[in-house]
Amino acid sequence: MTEPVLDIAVRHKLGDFLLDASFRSQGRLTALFGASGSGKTSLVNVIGGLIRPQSGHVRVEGETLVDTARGVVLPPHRRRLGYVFQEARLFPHLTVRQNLLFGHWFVPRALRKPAELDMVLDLLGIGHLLKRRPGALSGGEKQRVAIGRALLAQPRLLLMDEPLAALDEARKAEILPHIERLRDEVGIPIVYVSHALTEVARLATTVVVVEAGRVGACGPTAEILSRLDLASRPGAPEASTLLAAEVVDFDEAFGLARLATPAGEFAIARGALRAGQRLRVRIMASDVMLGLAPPEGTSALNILPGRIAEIGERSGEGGSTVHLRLDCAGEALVVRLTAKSAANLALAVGKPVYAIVKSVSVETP
Ligand SMILES: Nc1ncnc2c1ncn2[C@@H]1O[C@H](COP(=O)(O)OP(=O)(O)OP(=O)(O)O)[C@@H](O)[C@H]1O
Repeated sequence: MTEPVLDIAVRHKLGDFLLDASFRSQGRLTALFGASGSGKTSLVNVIGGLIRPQSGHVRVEGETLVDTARGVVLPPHRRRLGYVFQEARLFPHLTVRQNLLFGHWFVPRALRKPAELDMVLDLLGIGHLLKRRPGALSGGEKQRVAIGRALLAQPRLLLMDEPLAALDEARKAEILPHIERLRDEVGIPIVYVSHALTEVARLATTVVVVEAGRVGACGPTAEILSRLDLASRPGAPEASTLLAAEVVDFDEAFGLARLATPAGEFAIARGALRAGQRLRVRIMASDVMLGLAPPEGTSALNILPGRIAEIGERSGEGGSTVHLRLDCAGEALVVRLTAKSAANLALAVGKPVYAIVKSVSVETP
């Protein structure tokens, strides 16, 4: 059996706060998701070595960084970890090239790979910035240089703590494809802290939900986002369906792309998509309507036949809402309705229904 990418079980008291977290992740990008103060940064600090846990272990791809039972606690500089924080923290007096190579100097000479710099420049699209100093870079460019610097230290794991939180939407959009390439093309696993669900939905392969110092749930992203039992818990992600999609064609006249997904086809109003492109789409549970028959004479373009697979507990104020999971062509689609609507339609497990999704509600995170 292959070792998990991350194997963590730690207990540590910080004042009144108890971090008591354990999870294993097989993911290339493991997102730590949770409310402010839930313990995400504390967990990153335990992995990074800034917090020495009172008990527990931290293993990365089978390598032990911490095992208190065996008296093993590697100091931070021996852990070979790369860090990217909310602010880029570049050296202002050094050029981009010097900032990038700063990390490289700490790699033992025998392990340095000469082609690494070219790979990093290409991956992050920063080759044209080498001579500039950080003062002449945009926030997004600074952050890409910070990622490059961390990568050039050839870490065994990259820790990214809210790396996009300080950027505006345009800069975030510019940097996200680079993080996707990093996830898919470089063999370095990533721990990514975020409380932004769109980032998690787009980037994560595994999600760890952190709740008051504990791990509330851990699993593949689509599974965690669609779990009905999590949907009503405070601090847990709002229920949504995440689907792998491929663009079939693009209707120029109406600016509509047709997407094939395992749950069925969707038309979405999104420019700049080209046939063959692969992407993730997300549909919030509250953006889906249900009908007992295929509706006629509506504006909705996306109507998917399915069956009720699971009905969750009632939640919301006074138990006014209910989450349901449909089976659409073998794929799960989560829906949030008022309890009254569910009762009016006499919804029960196994009942055939039609899910209606407005094109403008299909998100491409
Ligand atoms: N040194 C400390 N002494 C006492 N309490 C601490 C200490 N460090 C952190 N805490 C508490 O531990 C809890 C978790 O903090 P942490 O920064 O890990 O949360 P977080 O999920 O990263 O939050 P945010 O998203 O706001 O950054 C908080 O309640 C915080 O006040």
